[in-house]
Amino acid sequence: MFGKDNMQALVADIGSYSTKIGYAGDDHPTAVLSSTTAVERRSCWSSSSSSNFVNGPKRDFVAHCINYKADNDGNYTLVNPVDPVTGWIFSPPSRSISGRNSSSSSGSRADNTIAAAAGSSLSSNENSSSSSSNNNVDKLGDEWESHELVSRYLQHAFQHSLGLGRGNNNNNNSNGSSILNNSSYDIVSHHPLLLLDKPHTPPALRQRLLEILFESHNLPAAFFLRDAVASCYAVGRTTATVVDVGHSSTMVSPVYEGYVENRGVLRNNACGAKYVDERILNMMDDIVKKQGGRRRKDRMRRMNQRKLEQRNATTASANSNNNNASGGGGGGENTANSYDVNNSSPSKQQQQQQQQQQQSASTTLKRDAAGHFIKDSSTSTNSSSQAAQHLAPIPDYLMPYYQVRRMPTYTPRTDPFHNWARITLAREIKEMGLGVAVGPMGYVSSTLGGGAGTATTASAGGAGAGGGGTATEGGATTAEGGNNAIPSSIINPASLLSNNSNVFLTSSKLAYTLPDGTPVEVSTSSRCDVAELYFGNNDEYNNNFRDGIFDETVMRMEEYEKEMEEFIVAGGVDGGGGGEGEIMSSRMPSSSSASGGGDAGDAYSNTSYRGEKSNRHGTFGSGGSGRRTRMYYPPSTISKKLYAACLPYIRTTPPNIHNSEIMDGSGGGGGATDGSSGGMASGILGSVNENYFHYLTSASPAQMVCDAAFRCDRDQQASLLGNVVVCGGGACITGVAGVGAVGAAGVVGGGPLGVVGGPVLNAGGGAGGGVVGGGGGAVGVMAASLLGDEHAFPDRLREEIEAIVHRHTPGWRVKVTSPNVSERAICSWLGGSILGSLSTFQDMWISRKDYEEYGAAIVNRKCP
Ligand SMILES: Nc1ncnc2c1ncn2[C@@H]1O[C@H](COP(=O)(O)OP(=O)(O)OP(=O)(O)O)[C@@H](O)[C@H]1O
Repeated sequence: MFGKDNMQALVADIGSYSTKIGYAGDDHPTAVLSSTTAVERRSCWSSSSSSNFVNGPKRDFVAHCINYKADNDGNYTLVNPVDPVTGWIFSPPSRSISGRNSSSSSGSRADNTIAAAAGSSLSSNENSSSSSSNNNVDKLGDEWESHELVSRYLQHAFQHSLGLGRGNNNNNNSNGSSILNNSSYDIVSHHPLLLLDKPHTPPALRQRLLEILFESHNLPAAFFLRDAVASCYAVGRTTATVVDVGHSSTMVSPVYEGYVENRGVLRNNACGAKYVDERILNMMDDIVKKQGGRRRKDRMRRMNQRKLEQRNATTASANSNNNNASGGGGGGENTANSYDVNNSSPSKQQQQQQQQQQQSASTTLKRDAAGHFIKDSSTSTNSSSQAAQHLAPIPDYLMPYYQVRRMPTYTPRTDPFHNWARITLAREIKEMGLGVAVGPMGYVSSTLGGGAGTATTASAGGAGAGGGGTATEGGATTAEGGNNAIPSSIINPASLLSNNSNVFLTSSKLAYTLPDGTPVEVSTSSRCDVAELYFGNNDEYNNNFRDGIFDETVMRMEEYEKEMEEFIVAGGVDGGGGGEGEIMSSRMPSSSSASGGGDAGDAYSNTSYRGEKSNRHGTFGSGGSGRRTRMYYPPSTISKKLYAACLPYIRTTPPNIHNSEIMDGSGGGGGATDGSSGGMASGILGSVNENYFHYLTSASPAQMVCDAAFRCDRDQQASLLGNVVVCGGGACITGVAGVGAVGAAGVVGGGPLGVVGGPVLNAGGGAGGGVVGGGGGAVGVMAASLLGDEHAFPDRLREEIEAIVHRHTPGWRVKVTSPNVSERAICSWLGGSILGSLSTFQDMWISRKDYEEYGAAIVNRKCP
């Protein structure tokens, strides 16, 4: 069943959110690790260092999740091996162009500060440097260059998650040496590795990754598989348009007969699940704010009340003892009599107070018309201990800010832990299935934006564009306002007519309780607003949001490019005609020679990073004019050169400008989608235009699918649109059954579960029938809200794609498939698992012998 010599392959999928790893042939990865982890900051490093880590990673995960604020926690910084802008397993160079100084400052760095920390429980073994040297001066920034991070993640997974190599590794790490270089680390010789990578990963980067696998992990064989192809395999196809809704982006890749069509690959950084997290947080914040939260003075009053309660209870028990004593052996009745007889006024008062306190303590909070919390004794509970718990003060140090800072201003707490707590809460809400909902085409924004008759189309079967939502800042902002919040200026009479019958606006609100006990009620429309990030084709808010993120992404790419320009200038001066200059010229401007068209069609097929790596710790350019003697080749410089080598792959020739105006004339036609035809030297200084980053887009996923298919050949388009595969964790959000379901429930009048359970979209009968259509309707609405419909996402996507495609070619068949929710997030891993378990896999992989014979460039030939 397994490969050569019964070697069971390992399959690894490194994502920006999680790393999945396991054995080929299994139906689930053995381990799913968080890709974000914390590393200890090396404060003693000199400021001249160029490592990303020294200055704190600028493009880390949390900064992208929390309002783009830098996030660090004293000695620790969060890192991620996947660059969120490009999606590559790679970190672009640091903004500080000081690589040339690295070697001189390196000696002062203390190795004992390298220890990795926290996150995915990196062991002490992993804290070691990857260098084989046992002193602490030559590790430098190696450890936290992003590709080294990959190495560490893999090592951690091999060793701790898969349990490989245990018992054989007697490296106590006390001297900082690495197990990566320990030849007795026995996992490596037994398991080939199948690594999943993104369809737009440039060849230069793949070469570097392959080099890491063989050099650092001593693997017997390796294979790179595009994750889109793997997703196709997972659903039993070789041709499909794969929509991968990931954490940092949505990628659409057309796969035709097992090969990715590069020209159709699209990436939208705005449609990542992390932005859903943000939206959920915004929604919750707004709701809590609108509800008024619990004011600090309320809490103080409750605390005082509790103190009074305790004091009174103590006094009451003392009195009771006295009464018992005075009653002698008269029993309970006598006691009561004596109490009455004595009629002691303090005791009576006590009793009344006690009753009052009990009553007040057992009250629960309700909101008044203005949304503020009020006490309502009608819903009292009997348990005073429960009430006491309810009134317990909230620990300020643990809760996200909206749970602790209940001031009207709601000053956000920015410390990392709170940020993290907030993200975690949002993610829980999202992944629970009840937090975010995908509505059908009849979706109506909670703000009832001026979409053209969206509510009407809902009941009519979704013929129109979905989503009214010209929502103001955050569809959720005015989410709870319901009909009252609609500005009269944007009311569309058509939608207003059907408001009363639209499930999104009229269904019951779902009650949540935040960790501190604050009740929050979220309407269906607010929940759906959140998911409209993926679908809001025609509404201004979502379009603007996606455009904003697109601009930001382009801006970041330009920043990268600027860094590269500076580096090239600096490197040219520095390198002169010497060693570094030679290496640079072989990596960067030489790409223009691609016009010659090597047999692999790859500008970098003749440039292996093996040679470079072997030079890193050696002396080169030891003499001669213009040469510098360097004992160490700074990793940051390698990072920059690698990035420079990758740049052509993210560029394209604008269709309306002649090549020679931008390129140096060496570039091939305008395609340049694989980067092989782009000139580097002059291209890097070229002006930016909308086609500059050919795979980046701000379109919605449905539009991306159409664009991707239409970028391919005409005879491919039908099969690409007829086979759309949805995968990725972001696509796991569940939906509510739509208007049709509610209508049906209303009609059936009592059979709620069966009707509502299925994805009854556009089933008609929505208008009037459902929402409050008798008891059955009401139950139906409630059940619809509570039951997650796991096919809502692919169904909604199909509706959206059809709405676009049928505008031009009515009747064109669009089919969207997706694995079950339990397999959707690991879909690409599953495909890798299937391929890795085939007996033919051994003919595909790159063996160590191949690598040694042909160099790392072989990856671009053997792994298309
Ligand atoms: N059941 C679920 N419901 C909603 N969201 C989910 C669910 N399960 C996972 N997610 C979300 O999916 C995202 C992770 O998806 P996935 O594992 O595909 O990302 P990734 O592959 O690591 O990222 P990328 O593809 O961007 O590199 C996370 O934001 C997670 O919260």
